[in-house]
Amino acid sequence: MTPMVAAQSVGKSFGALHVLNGVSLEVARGEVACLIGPSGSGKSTFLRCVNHLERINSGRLYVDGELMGYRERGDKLYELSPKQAARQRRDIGMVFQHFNLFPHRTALENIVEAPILVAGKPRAEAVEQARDLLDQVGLADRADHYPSQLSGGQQQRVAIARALAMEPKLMLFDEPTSALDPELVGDVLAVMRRLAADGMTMLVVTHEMGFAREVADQLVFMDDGRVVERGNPREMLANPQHERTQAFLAKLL
Ligand SMILES: Nc1ncnc2c1ncn2[C@@H]1O[C@H](COP(=O)(O)OP(=O)(O)OP(=O)(O)O)[C@@H](O)[C@H]1O
Repeated sequence: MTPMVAAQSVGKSFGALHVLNGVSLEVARGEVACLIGPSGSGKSTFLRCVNHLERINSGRLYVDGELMGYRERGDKLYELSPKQAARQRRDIGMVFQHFNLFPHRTALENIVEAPILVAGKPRAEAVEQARDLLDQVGLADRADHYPSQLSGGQQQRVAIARALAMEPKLMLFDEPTSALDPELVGDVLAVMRRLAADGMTMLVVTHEMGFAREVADQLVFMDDGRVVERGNPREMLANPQHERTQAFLAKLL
């Protein structure tokens, strides 16, 4: 079956800085993959390439069998129009470290915005769906609260609900709990666990090794813009094969 994400020797530079040096990995449908690695190893950049927020310089990146951002003809690539690229991105939800909610809109209004304006959903339907999503993330009673009235963890759960409102086939999480007070991390991870159990395909950059061990189907260790090692999280954490993975995990655990 076509993998949900297939990266083939993906390269990305910012000027002279080579951030991704040939990243290859696959995430199967329904799989949860956790991406770990030292600061600056290119994890966030890779996620941003997956949904084409960044343009790759070499290699190929497919989501659900579609080349992201380009059309392939023979061995030549032609860039998609902004409208075509936006259409591809609609199927991919992204959750950032800093939740970036609209500050002057309530939780509910944050969630219904894209379904109404981007997907053209009737308002009543979007509101009903948003209430359902708020219920799923444990915030049914916070629909009319503004972001400033919510804790960081609650804001992040609204951000997850907002991404889910577009009915994505893939969810990308970029250190979703790193900006949270420790006591709020568990609630966000619980929502992510439930999503995983429901079969959502997820690519998660995280330092939460407990989550990676228990929830991930695949652990990917990146260093220096490359995938150094990937595999079953329990096996990899217990017995990392590569020296650089060993050194990284020794510092972390
Ligand atoms: N838009 C940009 N322009 C220039 N350099 C960038 C840009 N985005 C990222 N970089 C650089 O790319 C490198 C990799 O950054 P990236 O954020 O992908 O790493 P990371 O592994 O996610 O690190 P962290 O764990 O600290 O978030 C860093 O040196 C960063 O400064």
